[in-house]
Amino acid sequence: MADIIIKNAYILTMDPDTGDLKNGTVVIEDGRITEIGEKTSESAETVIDAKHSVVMPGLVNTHTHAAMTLFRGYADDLQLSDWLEGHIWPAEARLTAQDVYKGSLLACLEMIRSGTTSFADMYFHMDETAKAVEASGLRASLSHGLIELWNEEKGEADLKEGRRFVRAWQGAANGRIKTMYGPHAPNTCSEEFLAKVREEASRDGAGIHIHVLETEAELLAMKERYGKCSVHLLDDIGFFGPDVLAAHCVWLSDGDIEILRKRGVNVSHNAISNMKLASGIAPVHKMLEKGVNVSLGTDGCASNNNLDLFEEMKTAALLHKVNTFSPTALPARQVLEMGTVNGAKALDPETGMLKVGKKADLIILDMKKPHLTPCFDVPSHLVYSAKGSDVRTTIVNGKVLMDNYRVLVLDEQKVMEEAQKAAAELVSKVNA
Ligand SMILES: C[C@H]1O[C@@H](n2cnc3c(N)ncnc32)[C@H](O)[C@@H]1O
Ligand SMILES: [Zn+2]
Repeated sequence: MADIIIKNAYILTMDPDTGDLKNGTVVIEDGRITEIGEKTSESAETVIDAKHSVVMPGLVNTHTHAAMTLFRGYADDLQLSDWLEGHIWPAEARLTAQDVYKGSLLACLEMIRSGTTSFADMYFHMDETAKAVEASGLRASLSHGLIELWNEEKGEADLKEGRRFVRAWQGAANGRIKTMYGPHAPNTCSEEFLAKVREEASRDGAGIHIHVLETEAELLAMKERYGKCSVHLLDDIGFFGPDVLAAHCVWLSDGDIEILRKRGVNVSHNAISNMKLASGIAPVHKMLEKGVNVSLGTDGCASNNNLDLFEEMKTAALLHKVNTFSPTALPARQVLEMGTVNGAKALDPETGMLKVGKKADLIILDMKKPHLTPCFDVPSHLVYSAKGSDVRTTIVNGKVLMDNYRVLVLDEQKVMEEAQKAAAELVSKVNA
């Protein structure tokens, strides 16, 4: 007997071998997809009738700072350096472990509600984010943020904590948690420190999550300090590989794109954050054309200000159309690939596609809504018309986290109240 059967659904598999099924059935057993087809002879404990619904792989958020939900709307409309150094970092200096737990739990709740099934995070007090992931049932690749700032002592302490975290949580929560090293950026960590992090990550078999060329200020600072940009510096110290996740990558030259392609680096594109902080426009169409693996991230809630990847998909599509003056750039299916398959390639290739043998991370969207009527083309609706709030069911690793808009794994009211209280206390401490 199977665990879950989803029937009568439009199945957007994202599997190029099979294509979509207009009216099909998905069978889930022991956390994996065991059957996809028109019908099944199996029976299951849970049978979900997905009439008027779309089943698709859960969305993958490849760059966020989950606990920053506490700073949602806290310091808007500021220059990035002023925003980060003048507002966010002073507030983060007051963050307690409990705050991070409450903020991360709120993020998990928001992700479950908006159809994100896994995410990559770089932050502090990461044991707490890991506990929130464990409790919420989501999948995540987590890293402790290392901000050395040319201070050897701080670098040592950060690296020690990063290493402890990597080893403590690798493979935890039934394999739903992976760990990475999280050096913040090439303009906040020294060359020697970055090289040391690379070495540690290779030794531990852990990936690396880093911000790269988010701003022109970073590009100029790197040229001044090293006579070359971040991508060339990182390449020269042997930093890059397919286990590296590089967030933003806005200020790239064509040569940089070639390096990222050659090294198999995974890029996380954060369209909304880059637009809100006016960081610039990442050359996503060029990267995709050249074969770089580009996925989508929201960044933290202080620069977005939510975790809805459906918004991110639409924004990315629109941004690159207007940027290239070409409405054919980033068509809907390609954007869906970025939100699912490409993100999965960066975090866990056994997810991101509805295919027999893959882990069962999937979502069901309710298509019987005014803004989704009529429906000529499902991918078009998912990118241009749907919202995270159209997700009615979220399943991760074969477990139902939200069933028909009801979140089963968290006490929603309590999560919101606790986060609200923690945020208010934090801001009053910062202002005192
Ligand atoms: C892990 C660290 O990264 C910071 N952080 C959050 N958003 C951004 C961004 N867009 N660019 C650089 N750093 C950021 C967090 O505030 C934390 O200090
Ligand atoms: Zn970030």
